[in-house]
Amino acid sequence: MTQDMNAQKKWMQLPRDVVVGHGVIDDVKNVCADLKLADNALIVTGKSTRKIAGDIVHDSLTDSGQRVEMIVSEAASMKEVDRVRKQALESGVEYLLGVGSGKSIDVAKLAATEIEVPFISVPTAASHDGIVSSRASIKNGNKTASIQANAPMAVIADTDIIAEAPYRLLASGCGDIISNCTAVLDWQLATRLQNVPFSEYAAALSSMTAQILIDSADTIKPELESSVRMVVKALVSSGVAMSIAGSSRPASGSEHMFSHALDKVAPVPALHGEQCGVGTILMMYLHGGDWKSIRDALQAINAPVTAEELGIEDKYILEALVLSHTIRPERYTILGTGLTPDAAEIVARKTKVIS
Ligand SMILES: NC(=O)C1=CN([C@@H]2O[C@H](COP(=O)(O)OP(=O)(O)OC[C@H]3O[C@@H](n4cnc5c(N)ncnc54)[C@H](OP(=O)(O)O)[C@@H]3O)[C@@H](O)[C@H]2O)C=CC1
Ligand SMILES: O=C(CO)COP(=O)(O)O
Ligand SMILES: [Zn+2]
Repeated sequence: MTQDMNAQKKWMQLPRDVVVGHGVIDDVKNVCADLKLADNALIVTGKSTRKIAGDIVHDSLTDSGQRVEMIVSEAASMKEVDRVRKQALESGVEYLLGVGSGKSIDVAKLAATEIEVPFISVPTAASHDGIVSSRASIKNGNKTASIQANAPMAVIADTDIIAEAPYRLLASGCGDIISNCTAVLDWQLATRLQNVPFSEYAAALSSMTAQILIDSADTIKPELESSVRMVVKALVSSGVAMSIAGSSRPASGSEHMFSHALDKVAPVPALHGEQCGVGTILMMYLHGGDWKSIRDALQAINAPVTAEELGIEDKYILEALVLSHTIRPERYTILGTGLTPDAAEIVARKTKVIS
């Protein structure tokens, strides 16, 4: 048996149809026709997003002659995944749609993977790259796990709907993209120190995507469909980078570990991408890189750059920093064996995350 890396099997799962633009919610039925998904759908949607998009997709598919059921899910939990899976099996559904925010998409994505049916992602906000990726973040008890699932067969992102979503969600999506900068540095470091598998293509795509967004930061504005289009395309690119890598390495490093740590310690965490953005400032400082330009880009976008703007007390930022390296011990990053409390305070103060 050869040890040649090129001889190893690589299986990349990517969405087949990605439709982005004004009013494309009306194309859901056309995408289903393209994918030969002709009947028996189950829509997973959220409490607010049902009115914004869930009902539209329901009525449009029903009008085209399909049987369609809808389930409103309020949490991305294993209990909800089980509830959706049970209803899908009882009704013998042919495919699932996640119509809404990150929570609804993750629940539908994992339930579809478990019952081995196709899944279509219809995001109402561009808040993170989970709208495209093959990962689902699901709570089990008080632990959240990032679980490998099937990538969506299609992503349908209506820029009109997403532009109407609270701007905070779009700015959060930008933080998730900008975090690719430190994720790739961490990946390169781990490759040098621990010879972990590395993909030049995935890393280049991920870094380039973040850089394009940083260079265009001052064009990202509320209620502009052109801004939404740019962010959605970047989230798609990040998702593709993860698919090429076969892991979240190109888009998740030490800054994500910091965000996951904040989710554990902060009484009221901020949005995923908001926390990752602040994490990128901190981790870029640790890498000895240009953390100021990361901060400037986030500020231009109007994304949080301080503990206060995240709505999280300084003490939880410091606690999360010290805890971050324990989040995913198998993933080597700049955090190494961890920060001491005094080192954590220095990095947080020098980067002005705390004052
Ligand atoms: N799979 C992955 O790789 C990743 C998954 N995640 C997970 O995703 C979740 C976070 O997702 P995120 O989208 O940031 O936040 P949420 O899913 O928590 O959604 C935030 C809120 O925004 C609302 N909303 C969404 N779209 C609109 C709109 N167009 N107009 C008005 N309100 C809207 C939602 O309504 P409603 O109540 O209807 O949903 C919800 O109340 C977490 O569970 C996190 O763990 C995070 C990163 C990566
Ligand atoms: O959020 C992600 C990438 O942006 C997914 O990363 P995780 O593997 O840390 O859940
Ligand atoms: Zn992320």
